[in-house]
Amino acid sequence: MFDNMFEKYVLSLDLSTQQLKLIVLDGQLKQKYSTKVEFDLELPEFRTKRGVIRKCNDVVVAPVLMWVKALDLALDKLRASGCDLSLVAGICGCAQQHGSVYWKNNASDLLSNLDPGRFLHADLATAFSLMESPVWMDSSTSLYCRKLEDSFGNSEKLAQTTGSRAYERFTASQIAKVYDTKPGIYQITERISLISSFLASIFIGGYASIDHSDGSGMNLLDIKNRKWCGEALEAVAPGLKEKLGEVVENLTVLGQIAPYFVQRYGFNPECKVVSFTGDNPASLAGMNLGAGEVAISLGTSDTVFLSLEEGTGGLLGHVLCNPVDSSLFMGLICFKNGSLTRERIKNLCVGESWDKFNQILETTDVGNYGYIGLYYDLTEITPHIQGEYRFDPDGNLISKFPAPEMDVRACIESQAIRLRLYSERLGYSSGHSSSILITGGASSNTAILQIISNVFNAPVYTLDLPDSACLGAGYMAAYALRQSDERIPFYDYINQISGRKRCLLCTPDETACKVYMQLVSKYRDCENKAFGIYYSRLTP
Ligand SMILES: Nc1ncnc2c1ncn2[C@@H]1O[C@H](COP(=O)(O)OP(=O)(O)O)[C@@H](O)[C@H]1O
Ligand SMILES: O=C(CO)[C@@H](O)[C@H](O)COP(=O)(O)O
Repeated sequence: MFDNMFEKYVLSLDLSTQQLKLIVLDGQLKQKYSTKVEFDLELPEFRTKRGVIRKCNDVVVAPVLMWVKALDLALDKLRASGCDLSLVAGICGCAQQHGSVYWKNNASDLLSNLDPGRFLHADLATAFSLMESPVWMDSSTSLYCRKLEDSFGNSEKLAQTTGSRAYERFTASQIAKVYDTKPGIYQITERISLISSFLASIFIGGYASIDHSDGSGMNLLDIKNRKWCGEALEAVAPGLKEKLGEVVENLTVLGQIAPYFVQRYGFNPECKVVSFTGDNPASLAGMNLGAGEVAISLGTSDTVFLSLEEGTGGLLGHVLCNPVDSSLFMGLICFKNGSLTRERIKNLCVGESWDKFNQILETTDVGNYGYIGLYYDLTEITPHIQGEYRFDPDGNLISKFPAPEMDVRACIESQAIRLRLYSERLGYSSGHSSSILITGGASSNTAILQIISNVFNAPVYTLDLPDSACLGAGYMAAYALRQSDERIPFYDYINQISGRKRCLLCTPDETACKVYMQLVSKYRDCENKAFGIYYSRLTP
């Protein structure tokens, strides 16, 4: 047991798409403090919309200095809330996956000489060779995906090695695009971080290594030997290995916190920084998924993930290195059109109120009279198409539904069915032991969760604490700093200390389940039709 943990805290961070969240957990891993910085509202000078800047041709970026400034703000808020940061024994964090940060030559000197009399954003204003980082919502790199797959012979071989076929949002193709279109930037870049390791770098005052789990979401890491794949590195850009640095095992203590934080915020100089990771791996760490269970994150992205015994990448979804057990893997599939699409349909049909949105869900018929709607505001990851597609009960494409509010139910039902369809392809099977652990901003909406429960024919639970990603990062810090000698498994250790509880939110309605059983195959047909329509419109 981490016996002196009971006087000490851990600090965890989640740098997600729309905000930076910080929580402080006590020795029993109970939340003592929390704060957050919402990028659009609190840092309007960066002019982001939901934390990103969308440009033409599927380019989506985020200002790296916005993230730095958010950290300045969040730490000041945390200190102002009365948190004694000298009690923080360890720090771990997570961040939106796949995005990349480009440190300019000699930025390591800036990192190691941060001035406690100045804001981080002032000290690091000239640290970056690329001021707008590509993020996971970008899908402008299809050309580089094809090149990467061709270098392996085909997409299957790339998937078998790196856990995924080439994906537009994955870091390999993003770096390849920078090297190809901005060679001067690549030339003056001495380090390339993921967003998670970029955040860790600031806390250690030097370049932090990329961890195995977030690193396996890049198309660059061999997920079996957990080393950079030379073939992939060479296919992307010259000298890339030097710019990435070595990878590090998850749950590794990277070092002590930089003096900047001791002098400016009163952190304990003995405070340890533990390797950061991706938000979805951290979420998995935050939830102790049992056999037959699947986690769903309803955040900016809708993401399904589960723990896997075997790790063989395929053409659908992703296999990542497991963040808390190096003998296991993690299956994941992500949908870009999640919360922001739900918000758009809400605003279009009922305005700002989620209550009105939910009222429609609760007063309209299960199955929407057989009408199906597919809403791909952004070019979707799977399937790789964009646009809106509505189908009547006979599967014919129509331009609108008989009643506009039918879009509300159609959006939620199609998103829920998509989650189930693809979860099953990841290895989930709905049966008597199946259940869903839900997280993410939309997990507070029980009207949406009831539809998910009915589509999956499974109960929906949540953790007794919000923000599973932030929570998981805190658990990772506590585990990495445990004083116990025995190799106690991660979840046993966490359960021992925290006595975590789950809250049952919804149970499936038998009648509704039967309706959705009929709709799953119909949804699949409509998705295939939408795919055909999209590409027929592309060809002259
Ligand atoms: N009551 C609600 N019903 C549905 N969605 C909600 C509700 N409250 C918040 N959300 C959604 O949660 C999203 C933010 O989720 P969150 O997981 O915090 O985002 P991220 O981690 O991707 O930055 C918002 O875009 C919002 O649409
Ligand atoms: O691309 C993925 C996972 O592959 C996304 O899940 C990002 O990691 C963003 O996460 P959220 O901001 O939606 O939590």
